[in-house]
Amino acid sequence: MAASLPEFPTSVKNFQRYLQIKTVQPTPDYATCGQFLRDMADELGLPHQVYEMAPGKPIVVMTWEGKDPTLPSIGLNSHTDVVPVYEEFWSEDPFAANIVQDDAGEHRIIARGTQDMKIVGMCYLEAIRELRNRGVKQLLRTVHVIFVPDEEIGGADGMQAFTQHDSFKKLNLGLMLDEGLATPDNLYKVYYGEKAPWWARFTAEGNTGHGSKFIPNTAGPKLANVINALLQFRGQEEKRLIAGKDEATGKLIREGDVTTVNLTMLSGGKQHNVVPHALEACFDIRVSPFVDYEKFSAWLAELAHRNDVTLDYELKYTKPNVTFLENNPWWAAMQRVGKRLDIPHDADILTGATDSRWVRCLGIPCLGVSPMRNHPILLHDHDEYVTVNCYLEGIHYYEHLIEELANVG
Ligand SMILES: CSCC[C@H](NC(C)=O)C(=O)O
Ligand SMILES: [Zn+2]
Ligand SMILES: [Zn+2]
Repeated sequence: MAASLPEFPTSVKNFQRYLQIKTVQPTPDYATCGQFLRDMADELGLPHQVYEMAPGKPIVVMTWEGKDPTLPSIGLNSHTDVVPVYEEFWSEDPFAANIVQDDAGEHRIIARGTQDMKIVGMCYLEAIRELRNRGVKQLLRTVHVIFVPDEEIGGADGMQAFTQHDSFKKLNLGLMLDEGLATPDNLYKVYYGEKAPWWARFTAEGNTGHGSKFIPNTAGPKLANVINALLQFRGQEEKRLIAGKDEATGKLIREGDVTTVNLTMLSGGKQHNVVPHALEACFDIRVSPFVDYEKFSAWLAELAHRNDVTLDYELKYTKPNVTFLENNPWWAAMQRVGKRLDIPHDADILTGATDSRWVRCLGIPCLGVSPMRNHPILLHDHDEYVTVNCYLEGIHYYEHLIEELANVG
């Protein structure tokens, strides 16, 4: 028989309520979500604004005005949408937010979006509640809690559009916090930059004919050359990462220093015995932010040209996407909080792309952190969960972090 569960605090119940709203792509229930967030803002006594860059896709901004509202503000960003599920592979209903005790006695909240990234949005709000409950009426800087739609599908109707809007400029952000990742280690990872997603499509064309003949100049060998070259480059990058050191310079190599390449789609052809007119290969390439984009782009173009293959991009991000940490007062404030709470902080580059890219390219510093240590990385995976203790620690963390950041003079 399952052990009976204890009574959890209201903050946990609020998190469960948020998880139960099916903001799942491709048809997220943004109406219910927007109402839930407006109700939370009212409960917390935070004035709020709702913006729509596209009909039915609310951006909710809650504001805690600072003592000096002329100073650049602190943005606490999270996205409200979540990715689809393979329900048959889940041990619990992914939208019930059930709490289940594991073998170690930890209570797991199991739901889509627990890690990515409803935990973060709810921790921001519950931390502000704690701060106010403990009598903190105002911090030095204004704090904006920002909830955006559609991050999981690229953010065109969410953060990307919002950053072009006057109401975003008026937020006057000096720093934006955004998502990071869980870590299996006993630390928090802070992401100060991201790799650039380049989604490349190579199309080879050639002669057609009977599948039993030696037909010259066909699409297959041309595309094979391109695939082989890219997979060879992939192998070299993987080797550099495994070695952990640059052979020539001796410099340490970490995840953010290498470019990943994956062949993600292959298509073409009509029938087994018809040599195809065209074949297509799609690659998801994540370019290290420390690579010379122009040089790398030229190499890809030359590879295509040399093999008589056309190259086009579904996505090619080339804007700046790094927040440098040297002499960075925000990073210093985060490290102080890490020390105070005895939670080591490790800076890294994120392999995936988040909404931070739309903000960093405006010159606004962004740091990504999701307060989940000693947890497997389960974003976009089956049985995504966080433990109740992890969530409560997250609230405590932001209680300290928001205060520290918003009081940076
Ligand atoms: C470029 S839109 C897709 C965004 C997605 N972000 C994450 C964090 O997984 C990705 O990197 O594939
Ligand atoms: Zn996310
Ligand atoms: Zn995601």
